Amino acid sequence: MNEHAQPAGVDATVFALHGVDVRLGRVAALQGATLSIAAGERVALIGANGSGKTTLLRLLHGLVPHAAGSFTSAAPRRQQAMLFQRPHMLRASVTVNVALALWLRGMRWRDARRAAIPALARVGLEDLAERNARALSGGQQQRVALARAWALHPAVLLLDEPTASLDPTAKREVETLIAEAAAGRTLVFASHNLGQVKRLASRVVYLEHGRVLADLPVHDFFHGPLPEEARLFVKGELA
Ligand SMILES: Nc1ncnc2c1ncn2[C@@H]1O[C@H](COP(=O)(O)OP(=O)(O)OP(=O)(O)O)[C@@H](O)[C@H]1O
Repeated sequence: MNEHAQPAGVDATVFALHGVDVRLGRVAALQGATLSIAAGERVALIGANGSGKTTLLRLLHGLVPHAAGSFTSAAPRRQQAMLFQRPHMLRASVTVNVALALWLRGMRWRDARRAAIPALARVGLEDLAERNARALSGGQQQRVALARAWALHPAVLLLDEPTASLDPTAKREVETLIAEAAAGRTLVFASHNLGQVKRLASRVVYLEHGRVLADLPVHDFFHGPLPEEARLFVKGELA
């Protein structure tokens, strides 16, 4: 049993949303969103630009409040790691960038630096440990971000289009690392890449104008009947 597994009979729900609205200024970024995510699921969020994917991830991470409905999380932010399309790197060495995340969670600096090394090795970056993180390529920076997430041993990984700005080779490499990092964890990720969704997800949530229009196991989403809007979206993305 992994460190986050639930004993039998215990409710393994990590996130539960019921009728949730999120407003960003005048925009209804999420409207009446209802879904629940169980421990160990790999959920892909898909939908057109502006459909609410990032907002949903930010809600799960505790970065935006909800204006209506109910939202409960069994994984506080310190049990989560979130990755963005373009990772934030400090003007410091790769090791320091990873160690800082651990130090911010309360680890002593010397221990944090030590713990950064195996995390960098997991993403194949041990040779670049002393390089300035800002001088790395996009794919390398995303690997540093994954090492940073890995080092935190999060129960939940939240990824916002983590490979969107990468070339095809880096995309596949980072995707492989994501699959490894997600093992035994709960994964929620936004993606415009339907191939990636098929490879990584166990379930697909389709959003349109802040509403959940489809929420299906990955096989059913790609092979079963869909609401018309979702069907047209998938057809358009694959065209
Ligand atoms: N800071 C903000 N202030 C006001 N409105 C915002 C803000 N951020 C996002 N929005 C709006 O909220 C809605 C949902 O945006 P969100 O970023 O969640 O969509 P998304 O599905 O992640 O889009 P994309 O695929 O382009 O990343 C959009 O209409 C967007 O314009």
